[in-house]
Amino acid sequence: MAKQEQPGLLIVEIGGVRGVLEGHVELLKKHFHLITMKEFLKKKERLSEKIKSVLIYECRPVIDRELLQSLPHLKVIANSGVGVDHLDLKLISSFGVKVTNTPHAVSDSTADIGMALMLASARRLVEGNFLNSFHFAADWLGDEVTGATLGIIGMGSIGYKVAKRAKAFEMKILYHNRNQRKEEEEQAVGARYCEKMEDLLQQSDFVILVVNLTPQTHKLIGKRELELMKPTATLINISRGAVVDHDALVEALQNGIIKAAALDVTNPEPLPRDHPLLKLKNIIITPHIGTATVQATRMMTEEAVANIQAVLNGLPIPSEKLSEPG
Ligand SMILES: O=C(O)C(=O)CO
Repeated sequence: MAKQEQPGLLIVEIGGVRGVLEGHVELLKKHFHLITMKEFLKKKERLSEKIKSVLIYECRPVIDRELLQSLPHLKVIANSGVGVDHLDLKLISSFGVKVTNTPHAVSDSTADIGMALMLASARRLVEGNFLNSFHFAADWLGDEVTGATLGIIGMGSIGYKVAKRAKAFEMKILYHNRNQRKEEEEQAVGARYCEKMEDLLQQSDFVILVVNLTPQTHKLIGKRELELMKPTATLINISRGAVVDHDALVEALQNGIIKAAALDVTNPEPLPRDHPLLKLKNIIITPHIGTATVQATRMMTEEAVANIQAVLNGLPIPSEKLSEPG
């Protein structure tokens, strides 16, 4: 197929294609004529007819009515990443446009970050980094992850991968899902279902958040929930910052309501420099790097391409995100 005839793919990414990882541009160019947001805005009249798909590349842009109205032939918005909380699914579907994401590509790398945060926090790795001298164990006591109880809130594909890793650490695994009990996963990793999230919070040494951000999970963890946790427990968040009430978390960490927190996500990202969370010692905050591996980013691009091609060719879509009814 001549390049000019390839469907136009609008790349929405901070920095245009320069921000897309090296090697991925070539992969995308094999299938699509790439158009950056900057180019699009300059030659909107001419380009808008050509664009059939949009690829959102590791950023949180607003896809609004105006953009949707300017793309009459748009068929699909492919999100590279699993969370689509930055997209208005109802608005997009009202334009007859499909939304896809990449749940398979991200699950291992994000589960790894969850385990890394748990281990780093439990064994005080960040505090100890570069303190390359002999210290008495008594000054550096941490907690063992092995044998501890892990509470997973959100047993989706990432939550399950966390559970598999936790099993290898001989952890006791509890989980809570709002809608669905996962009996197969329970058996595979020996996890126990807590119908009430409160029970999980009260019993866990580590609580890890792996839910999607929705109106129901916004500030799911607030003052009350933190107060239910053990004073020796650690909260780990690899989902979205807004799932945790940050004011309540500051208070809980300052007053020994919980022992520590380890966050890969905050609200907003980044936090303002003077945010009280950044001043605490019993917290680790990483810059939303759940999917930042060579392998995951490559797979995200491949999964997004497969999704777009399925939509354009009228085939079953590997990972479609439907808007909730109502
Ligand atoms: O996959 C996602 O939703 C992410 O958070 C990517 O970092």
